Amino acid sequence: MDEFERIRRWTSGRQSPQWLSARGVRLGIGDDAAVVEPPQGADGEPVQWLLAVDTMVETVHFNWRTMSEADVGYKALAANISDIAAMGGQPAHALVSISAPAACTAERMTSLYDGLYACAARYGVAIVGGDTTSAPEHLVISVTVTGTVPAGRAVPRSGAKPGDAVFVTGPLGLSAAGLHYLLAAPARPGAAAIEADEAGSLVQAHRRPVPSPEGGRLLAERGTCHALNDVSDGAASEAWELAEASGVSIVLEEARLPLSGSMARYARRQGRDPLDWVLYGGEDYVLMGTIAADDAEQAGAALRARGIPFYRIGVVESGPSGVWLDRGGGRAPLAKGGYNHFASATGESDDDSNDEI
Ligand SMILES: Nc1ncnc2c1ncn2[C@@H]1O[C@H](COP(=O)(O)OP(=O)(O)O)[C@@H](O)[C@H]1O
Ligand SMILES: Cc1ncc(C[n+]2csc(CCOP(=O)(O)OP(=O)(O)O)c2C)c(N)n1
Ligand SMILES: [Mg+2]
Ligand SMILES: [Mg+2]
Ligand SMILES: [Mg+2]
Repeated sequence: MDEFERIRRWTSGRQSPQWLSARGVRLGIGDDAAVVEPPQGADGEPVQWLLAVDTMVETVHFNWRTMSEADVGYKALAANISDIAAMGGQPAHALVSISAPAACTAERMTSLYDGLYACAARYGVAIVGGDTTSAPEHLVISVTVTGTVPAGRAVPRSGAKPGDAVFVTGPLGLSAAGLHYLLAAPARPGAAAIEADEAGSLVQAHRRPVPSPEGGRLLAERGTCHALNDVSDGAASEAWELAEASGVSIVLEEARLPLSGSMARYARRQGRDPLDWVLYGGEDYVLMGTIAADDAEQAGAALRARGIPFYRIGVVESGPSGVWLDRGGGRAPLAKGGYNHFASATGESDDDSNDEI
């Protein structure tokens, strides 16, 4: 099956012309570029575009033991939707770039598209194009998303104010625990099958994250949510990003960090401190942000009313950019940590100011 037959097989008939048209798509998959109408806000309010891209690489973000093809498709789009959520926006369109080695047959990639379109349907995203190439060894999928936000309402990382409450919209560390389980477990045929035992919810969190664009929009609408980020690299890393972008100190209270019972039990059975996965695990795709303290309770109630968790986990203080962990008996600096693609690139200096030209 050649390149063009594959693209047709993966994409044709997945989203109806009416459904696409309702999302402003005038010309979708099949031409040199997609044609979409600039979005209109409710009551003609002006809106702005949000644009983001995220890539997943076989062996770095997944392998065929940790994820099925459909999981890879689902998660690649979900991670992008999470970035739109982290700006307070509504996801709209996606472009999908696939570089596939020969082992990824047309049939296996059809399953990947099943996952992609399942995520697209769940969050109302129109898939309007992409690119397909062969690859020597490993699968790479890169998804570009657009989203919209009422003009001037996007919530940046840089707006945290002293006195704000710090919150997250879901428990942390489940995905990392699920990944640990999957990497530790012996290879099983059909990695898509979700284990029936307690690890099932952890595995599910790893394979099928639940981004929260609705939560992001509810927070952005309030006008009191000053800074927002999504947790891809780990809670500590995201808290550091907020603190540095905003020029503030963030104090996280250990006792308030949301632990899931099954995650904590699994961690302890493995002889690990669940806090490590909570702070440094990553791929949680919940939102972390700061909000005016006097609106935190009401905002939490508004999110919970829509089935979205909301936990206050700390406070913003003035002072040097940094993150502290309060363990009850006083606070200690929290190491930056978390997932970093080039963290092990030793022997290199980021400071190239002395390089000769
Ligand atoms: N190769 C690149 N070229 C330009 N901008 C990039 C590149 N890689 C990352 N960025 C930008 O750097 C910022 C941080 O990226 P990243 O940490 O991957 O964000 P996130 O964790 O939200 O996906 C984002 O604004 C992203 O668009
Ligand atoms: C096989 C495998 N090993 C390790 C991981 C862990 N992991 C890979 S990437 C990542 C962080 C998130 O990915 P990134 O590309 O940094 O997303 P972004 O911050 O750009 O949203 C984590 C925790 C994994 N998911 N699968
Ligand atoms: Mg990124
Ligand atoms: Mg992000
Ligand atoms: Mg990252």
